Amino acid sequence: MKYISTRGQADALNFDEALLAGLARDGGLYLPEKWPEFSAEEIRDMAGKPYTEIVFRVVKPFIDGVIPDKDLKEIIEDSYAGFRHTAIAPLKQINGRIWVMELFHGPTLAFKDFALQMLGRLFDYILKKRGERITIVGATSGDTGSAAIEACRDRDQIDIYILHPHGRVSEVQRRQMTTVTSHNVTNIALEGTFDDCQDHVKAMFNDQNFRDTVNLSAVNSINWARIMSQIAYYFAAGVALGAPDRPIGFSVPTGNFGNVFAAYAAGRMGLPVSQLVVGSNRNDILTRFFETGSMTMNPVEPSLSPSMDIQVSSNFERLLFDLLDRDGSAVEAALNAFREGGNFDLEPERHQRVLRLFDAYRLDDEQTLSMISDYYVKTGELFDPHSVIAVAAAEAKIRDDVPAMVCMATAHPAKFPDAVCKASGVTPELPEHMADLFDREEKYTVMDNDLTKLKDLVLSRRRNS
Ligand SMILES: Cc1ncc(COP(=O)(O)O)c(C=O)c1O
Ligand SMILES: N[C@@H](CCOP(=O)(O)O)C(=O)O
Repeated sequence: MKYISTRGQADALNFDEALLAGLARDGGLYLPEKWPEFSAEEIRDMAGKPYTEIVFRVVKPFIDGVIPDKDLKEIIEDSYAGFRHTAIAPLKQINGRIWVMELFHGPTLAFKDFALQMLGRLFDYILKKRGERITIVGATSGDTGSAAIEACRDRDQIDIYILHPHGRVSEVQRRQMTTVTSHNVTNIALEGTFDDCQDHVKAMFNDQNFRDTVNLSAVNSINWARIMSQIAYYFAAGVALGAPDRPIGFSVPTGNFGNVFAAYAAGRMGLPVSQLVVGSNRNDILTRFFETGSMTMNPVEPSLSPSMDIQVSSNFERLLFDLLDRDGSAVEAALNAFREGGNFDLEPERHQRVLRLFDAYRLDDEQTLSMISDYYVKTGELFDPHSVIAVAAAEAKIRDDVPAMVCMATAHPAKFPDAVCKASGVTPELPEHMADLFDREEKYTVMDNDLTKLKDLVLSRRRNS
């Protein structure tokens, strides 16, 4: 299996090379050159298997022998051993055709753990084999940061820098990152938005000299291995609800488009995915895109679902690559138009094509609070402000011919206690391993929104290490 760039100009890489490269050298994102496909029989045979076995079957074709099966199985078992629920990703029916898949039972209470627990171990395995070290600079709107730190802390081959937008993540999210004092972890609160953080990360990758000097790698979902690991839970949900003999829809609270892209990938691999609902908050660029075919940038506004306060969704590029018939120069032209003029339009025929699968829905803060409250009263389920957007979007948009829709519950309500308490009157408790989070000492650097200063910091730490 080779990985190719969405911009069409970078060399095709093997799995281990794509894992370490993160962003392609032409600024694009890696994708498998061909989607591996499972037959109906192979999908049927996943039903009833342990979660880790489903992960193994889903990721094996992507890894394509780079890691021997025995070692890969060990990596997978180890990655999910610390999850607090025996099912790892439990499914709950909340009404006739709607289910919720809880993706927040990992160590940092968000769906990011599914991919990052694997990613940390994959880095470790490949780096030891190659005798290399890497520097990771990651951007977070709240959840990737702690999951990446948890996965990479104390690893000898990795130095990790995490940028979060200063004052724009919840206090629990910030403390989950800034109370980790491992020698290889640096937290930076940037005076800017998540989009600024993500732009700086991409700019560091696009500075070939800097990238090579520090041996830069990525924990964000620009890294293909992140998406690969997330595809597994869509298969797990699908087969639990009757796939391949019954079509399935998914409703996904969306920011950087990585999670919903993993659902799309599952569809390309043979899972009968018949509808994908993209949920957004008031930062609704994606919802507006699906409604109109036009992607138009607005300023980012803080919301009650801060992890989705994003306007430039990096993984949208992967979908665009398929929509533009895998033409790298067309992708580049569209994205340049968007970055330079704040807008690009999809041709009507392609827009209609995308609407065969995708729908989108937005909730503002007031609706988010009222939905958390409604579901709590009606069902006893306490949703966080991101997950509730998926559930409300599913209820609003499920098509008549979709027999089962699974909403991705992406974070534990205790990560957002203020919003959840305001909506429901209940303050959700942090699990035991985080009970003293507010007593732990924090360590982070507040920094201007300045790429040069950031690069200097990374370079100076490297020289001092
Ligand atoms: C809790 C939560 N829900 C939803 C999202 C959006 O997911 P994605 O960026 O994969 O679209 C994020 C951030 O990624 C998140 O942290
Ligand atoms: N919502 C994310 C933003 C980064 O997304 P990623 O999936 O590309 O890592 C976060 O919580 O940090």
